[in-house]
Parts: sequence; structure tokens; C-alpha cells
Amino acid sequence: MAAIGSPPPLLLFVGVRAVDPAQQLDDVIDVVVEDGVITRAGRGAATDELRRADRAELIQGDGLLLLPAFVDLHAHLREPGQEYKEDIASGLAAAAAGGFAHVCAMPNTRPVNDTRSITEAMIARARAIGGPALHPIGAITMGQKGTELTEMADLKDAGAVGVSDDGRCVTSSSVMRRALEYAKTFDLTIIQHAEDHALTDGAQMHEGAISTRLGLRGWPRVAEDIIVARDVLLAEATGARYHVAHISSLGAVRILREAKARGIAVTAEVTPHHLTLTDAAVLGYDTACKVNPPLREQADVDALREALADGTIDAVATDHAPHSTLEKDCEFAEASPGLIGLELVVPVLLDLVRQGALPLGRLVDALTRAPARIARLEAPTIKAGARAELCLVDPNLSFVLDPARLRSKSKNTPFLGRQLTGRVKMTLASGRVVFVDGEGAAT
Ligand SMILES: NC(=O)N[C@@H](CC(=O)O)C(=O)O
Ligand SMILES: [Zn+2]
Ligand SMILES: [Zn+2]
Repeated sequence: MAAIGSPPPLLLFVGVRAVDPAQQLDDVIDVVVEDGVITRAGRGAATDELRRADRAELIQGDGLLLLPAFVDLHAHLREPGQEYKEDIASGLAAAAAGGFAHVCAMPNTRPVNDTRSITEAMIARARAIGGPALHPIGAITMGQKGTELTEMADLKDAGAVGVSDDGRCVTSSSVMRRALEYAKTFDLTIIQHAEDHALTDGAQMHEGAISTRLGLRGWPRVAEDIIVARDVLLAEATGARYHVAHISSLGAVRILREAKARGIAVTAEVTPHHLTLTDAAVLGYDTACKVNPPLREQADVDALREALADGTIDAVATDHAPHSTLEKDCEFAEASPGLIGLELVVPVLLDLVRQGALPLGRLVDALTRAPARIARLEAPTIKAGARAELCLVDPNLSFVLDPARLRSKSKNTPFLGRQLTGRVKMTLASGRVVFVDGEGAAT
């Protein structure tokens, strides 16, 4: 297969099942990539003449899926400041291996990304690496302290695609109102980590029968619901764009559904782990399952799946949150919350498709067009004339997840050692091959 790095001059995907909801495309076709651009897509597009060209590289598509490369609205790449967990290079390598061409990076770095110079430095670093594109998300408040608004116009001008205090909730209604009003003036989305901290003090996991059994302090659903409900009212009052990060509770889903029905400009993302795991995974005190918001109950999982399938939840986002072994190999109460996700989206979510819980087209939309729309990015698409941003997947390849294969610096995922099915074989971002399964990390 094509080498990582330089744009392959002529790449021919032959007889591949291409799925792109933006084109209402789900068909076995050929796709031709020339000098980083999709030049032809359709039956017979890889003509004999093209196949005979010296520079042609043929990729037989039998049994494989060709998708627009993914857009992640929510990842923690930890640079600047916590490079022992992850850095921009390792985070983007993990993204490439996961099928992503675009990654939005949360601002809870050290220092917090609350100023133009940090946003610019992150983008410059990512460009020098040359993998998937990095789009910083700036902070809503200085130092994510929840009081003084950042200079959002500056952040946007420097390349920020949204603002969030993720990791912390903007709890003050007054600050939130001003943030929405301010962001509205230049069409920036406010992304909320919805958690009423007064209700989650000391919380270790979802509040329910299992937290009681384990003797761990719980985070009740209502701590999320209260904030989402209040913010929906503020979004309505201000007319600003509001986005719920990592939605996890059935109550928040209901509020979101009602808000959308009333025409309020609210969107939401859900993570692969909230779609597939429950608080039962915490039995045995597995710190890999400690995450904010916490893994909830089957009724929540069912509501999230239904809402993703019907479009109430717009996007899937990873909330890739790397932590070192030291921060996870400890007492549950001491462990840092968060788990990695960039490299696991395909196997974890294809499982939902196989179970009939989610149509493949909706999943692809939730990983490409929907997040791109929210971040105001151009969505990858399989269309002649588009820059090649593609993800080739073998949906039937089964493997046991080996930590040594992960490109992320951190290995904190409950899926380690599990049998998974579905693997990314190749990723193109900005017209360049950034990942080939079995080859070294992107440089
Ligand atoms: N999700 C998490 O549990 N942790 C995130 C912060 C966040 O997304 O709230 C992190 O930065 O580690
Ligand atoms: Zn968060
Ligand atoms: Zn996060």
C-alpha cells in the first residue's frame, strides 16, 4: 500500500463499498485519487488506462469500506504542558490511525489555551508534523476559572473553532449568558461540559445501585440535566449556538430533543464509551472506566443510541483523554478521569451497526458531516474535485486490542485485551496518506 507521507501520485480504489451520506452514496465503485485530489468516483472510474499507468497504485476494495475521513470535535492532546500523557505528534498519530483527518483539541492544557499565542502555537506545531489537521478549541474563561471571559474574537481569528471550559462546567448563569452573547457576535459555538459541580463534589462514578454497592460517591444524572436545561434557556434567550459535550444522561437527551423541536440552536455529541458501556463496567474498580461524565445505566445507553440514530444527537466525538499509567494504576478514588478513544471508534461503533442499533450511513454522518458543520469546517466527502480525505476500513478484521499497537502515549482504555472487529487500513488527510495499517507512525 501507499507509503505514509508524500501524496501518492495516483491511487486507485477498485470495487470498494463507498459510503458518504452527504452524496446519498452507498455503492460499490472505484475512487481515483490523483496528486491528493479525488478526480473520479463511480463505477468503472479506474479505467484500464489508469490502471496501466506506471505511477498507479491499485487497492482492491473487496469487502472493504471507503468512508470520508472523520472529524473529532473533542480530544485532549495535552500539549502544551502534559506531554507525558500525550503530545500533539502522538495524538495526531493516534487520530490518523483511527481514521481522522481533523481533530479539535480541548483547551485544558497547561497553560490553558485561553490566548491567541497558544492557539497559534498549537496550529503551527501540528502543521510542522503534517498529519491530520488540528483545530484548537479556546477556553470560555481565562484559566478556565469560570469568571473572566477570554478574548474570543482573537481566539477565533487565530484559528479556534469553538470555545469550551471542558473539564470544568461554566456554572455561573451570568458568565454563561455573557459568553453566549459575546460568542454570538462572531458565530462561535459555546461547548459546555454540563456538570453542576455542587451536585458532584467528590463523585467517582454514576450515582445508582452500583455506586451504593461499591461505596463510591455518585454523580447523579440531574447534575448534567440541570445545566443542559439552563443552558438551553440561555441559548434561546441569546440566540447563540450552544453545543453539549459528551452527553450521557437520558434526561439531557429529552431536554435536547425538546429544545431542537422548538428550533433552538443546540447541538450535541456523544462518545463511543457512553454508547456502549454502563456503570456495571466499574464493578471490580477498574480505573480505566472512571470518566467524566460517568458511564451510566442501560436506560441511558438506550436513549443515547436512539437519539444518535434519529439525529437528535448530531455527532460522535471521542473525548480522547489520555492519562499515564501512574494516574490510573492506583486507588479508584485517586485515579484521573478519562479514557482514550481516537483509535477505537471504528471497531467499537461498527459493533452498533452490526447489532442493528445504528444505520451505517448515520454513523458516518455523525463522524464527518455533522461535526464539521458544528466546527464550521469543510466536511471530508467522496466526490470528484474534493481534496482526498478518506478512511479505508476492513469491517470484518478481528483482533485482540494490544496496547503496544496503540499510537497514543497512554493506554487507558477498558477495551485493552478485548476481541474487537473492524479496523482502519488507511487514512488520507489533506490529500496525503497519514496512516497505513502495519506501517510506522506518520511523520
Ligand atoms: N472526560 C474526562 O473524564 N476527562 C477529561 C476532561 C473532560 O472531558 O471533562 C480530561 O481532560 O481528562
Ligand atoms: Zn468534559
Ligand atoms: Zn473532554
